[in-house]
Amino acid sequence: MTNELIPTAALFDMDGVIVDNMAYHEVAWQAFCDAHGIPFSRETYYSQLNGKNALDSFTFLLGRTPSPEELKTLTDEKEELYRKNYGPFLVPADGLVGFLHMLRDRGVKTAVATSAPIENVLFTIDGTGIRSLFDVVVDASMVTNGKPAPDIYLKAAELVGVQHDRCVVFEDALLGIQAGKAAGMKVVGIATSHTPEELAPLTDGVMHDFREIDWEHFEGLLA
Ligand SMILES: O=P(O)(O)OC[C@H]1O[C@@H](O)[C@H](O)[C@@H](O)[C@@H]1O
Repeated sequence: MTNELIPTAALFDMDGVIVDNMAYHEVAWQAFCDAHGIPFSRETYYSQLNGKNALDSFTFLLGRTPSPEELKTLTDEKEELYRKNYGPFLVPADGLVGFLHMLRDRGVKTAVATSAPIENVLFTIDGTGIRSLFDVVVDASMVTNGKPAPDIYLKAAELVGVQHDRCVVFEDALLGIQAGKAAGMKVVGIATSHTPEELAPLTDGVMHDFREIDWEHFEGLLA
């Protein structure tokens, strides 16, 4: 049983968790890289890029660190392409809204912790109409070290006022799972970017979406 007196939190990655959108990011990255003559493959994306913030992503792809101005221009170009493509299909992940209501009814703090830029956070969280279901939203600009560093999950825990060992992270990306684990948190893998078989050895549980979790399951993760 979860001790109701000890604060507890659920920390959600955004892309691939709150929304099932990774195919649209992949297509946007491919188009961006094709236009710029940068080699890109889905294998590289899912193993090395997915979960990285924009600075780390472009540093990886360019093989050098872009200036702040160049980073802004490149990020806008790629993310505008993504938002244009995904906009017509934007919906919360299956079961998410009901799960968030249940957590909040039980007094569990809820936060988003995403490597995405603020424009994508506004697009996703406000576009799906679910901002009021989160106590805190942490975006890439609020920490120095991006995933796989633990910083963003530790920042989310600090802002909701919950100890790291009372937090459950929901993540789809390998680098994000590493970040949650490095923060000393329980991590549930969401099988959007990777198969359940790939995620199982790295996580404390795997599911396809939030229709597969109830209160007993959530409580059990912290037992
Ligand atoms: O931390 P999150 O929410 O998974 O966001 C990371 C994603 O942010 C997006 O902006 C990038 O284009 C993706 O490539 C990246 O995976």
